[in-house]
Amino acid sequence: MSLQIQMLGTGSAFSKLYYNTSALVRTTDATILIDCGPTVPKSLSEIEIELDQIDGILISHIHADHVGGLEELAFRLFYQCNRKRVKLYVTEALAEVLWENSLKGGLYNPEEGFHQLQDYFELVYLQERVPYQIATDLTIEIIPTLHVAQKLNYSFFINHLTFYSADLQFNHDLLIDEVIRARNCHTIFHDCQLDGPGYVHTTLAELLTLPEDIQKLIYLMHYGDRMPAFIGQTGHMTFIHKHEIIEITD
Ligand SMILES: O=c1ccn([C@@H]2O[C@@H]3COP(=O)(O)O[C@H]3[C@H]2O)c(=O)[nH]1
Ligand SMILES: [Zn+2]
Ligand SMILES: [Zn+2]
Repeated sequence: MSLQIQMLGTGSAFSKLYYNTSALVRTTDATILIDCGPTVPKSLSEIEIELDQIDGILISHIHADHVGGLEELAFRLFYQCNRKRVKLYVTEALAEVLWENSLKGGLYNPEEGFHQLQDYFELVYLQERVPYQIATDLTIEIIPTLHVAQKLNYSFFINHLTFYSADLQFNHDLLIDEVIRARNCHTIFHDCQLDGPGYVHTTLAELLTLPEDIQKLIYLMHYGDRMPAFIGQTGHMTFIHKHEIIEITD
């Protein structure tokens, strides 16, 4: 199986330079969006991807830099793309908070018959820790991870061997025991806060405590605008950049 992961943005929530962290997973017969912050529609336009080319969406959590572009996407699919309802791959619990605590404010319109998330998206419920083949060459498994206490948050295994982190507090055991030892992943896309205490994110300093052979697998994303000052200081890890494409062959 082979696929491409193309970054639509690689910046932190407050980045003014690198767009919100988001990616397109592209296989022979599917184009899946991971997260949809406010900069995603512009980034898609820059690489000439139309919204109706997207077959499905995965959402990690409901912070605005990960879902703030969904309202535009929903309205444009409805009003400009023949009412296309794109598939939204979510847990039932995340679908509930995504609507009630985020999208309902803009999308609720009873006059037009829009009462719920299903009026805009085709909901495909996934269970945590169950791999789902969602296209010919694409299997997705979502796992719960810790970002902000008591806030739903999911990271993703893509075709079993690629780990794509949500915003994530550093979790040494997850990376060593599960991502590497148990699953033998060959590629890791990881949230990275460059300086200061991480609080709800993984810091570069924490990632630098990982063994070299694991660092070599890591692409750093969700970084701040001071990124250029850290070039050469990321050990064996690599900054990934907007619109960069990583070819994954399993
Ligand atoms: O408990 C909290 C909640 C939020 N924040 C900040 O707000 C940002 C929201 O988007 P983000 O999750 O990409 O990054 C978060 C942090 O920068 C924080 O420091 N502590
Ligand atoms: Zn974020
Ligand atoms: Zn977040």
